[in-house]
Amino acid sequence: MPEPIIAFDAVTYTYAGTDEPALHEISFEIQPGEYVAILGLNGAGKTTLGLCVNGVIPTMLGGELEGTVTVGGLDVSEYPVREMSKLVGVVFDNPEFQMSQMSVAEEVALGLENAGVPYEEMKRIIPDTLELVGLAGFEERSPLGLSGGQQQRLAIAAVLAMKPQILIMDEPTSNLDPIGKQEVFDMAARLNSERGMTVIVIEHEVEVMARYADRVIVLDGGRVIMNGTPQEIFSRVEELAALKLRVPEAAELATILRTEYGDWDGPVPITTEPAVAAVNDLLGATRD
Ligand SMILES: Nc1ncnc2c1ncn2[C@@H]1O[C@H](COP(=O)(O)OP(=O)(O)OP(=O)(O)O)[C@@H](O)[C@H]1O
Repeated sequence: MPEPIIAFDAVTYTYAGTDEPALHEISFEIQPGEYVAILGLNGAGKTTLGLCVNGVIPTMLGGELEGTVTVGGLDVSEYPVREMSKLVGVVFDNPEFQMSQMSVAEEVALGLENAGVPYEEMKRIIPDTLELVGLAGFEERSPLGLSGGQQQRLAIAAVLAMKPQILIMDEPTSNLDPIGKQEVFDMAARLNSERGMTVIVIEHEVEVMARYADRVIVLDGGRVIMNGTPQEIFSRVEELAALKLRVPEAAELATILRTEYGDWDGPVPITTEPAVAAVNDLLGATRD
């Protein structure tokens, strides 16, 4: 087993000016190259957890952090966020572009300039990064003229230009139409499978997570209450429903069919293809 790229060890965090911790006794590890989905209701602590990984907590936000968060072997409380941003890129739901008169290339250049990357190197990194997110040739365009999905991919390019090993996406598609959502998730899956990037997605789109994630971590009230493969987690349909969390429709359908028609061999389907196969089996059994 390689060294984990992210390790939370008994982390309890309380925001400055509040009494109740937003995270309680959180421990888990993420291996390099894993694609991890974080699920939970509003206020469960998902964003707070993400901010611990890039060191904004505690370095910028203060508050009280107990336990340790180790990222790439570094204790996040001991390094400035600027340093951590070389390791961890974070993208939020609503990309905000710095200045309306800037071009796509200038948006990507901004972080590189701040990091003191030489101009000659920037000229190479910018087109490479735009290529990576499917925006090759968009250098001179205005970000404001792009579709929602393209804007979000540009925001991702801006963090990828720093060559982080970890990409955190906090509800990256909540403002996108279905095509934009698909573009962003396809791209994240490619970065993960082809480049071996560690991807953490905070997301309510359970169908997508059932398809792409290696692991699902469920937060409730600031605690990790489930941590397993999508198959393990999304099979727990009743428990997730009791927590008011969505489950993939395939798993929901399978649960209803099981109640109506009794059990079948094999695991609960969590994506469409195995659900269709299970329904076919049932229909076959009914016809016989
Ligand atoms: N800057 C802050 N100061 C004080 N409390 C905060 C701050 N940010 C979040 N909290 C509190 O911490 C808890 C966890 O919030 P967090 O935003 O991490 O949850 P979340 O799961 O990301 O929710 P959402 O899905 O709504 O984004 C909530 O009780 C929230 O009110």
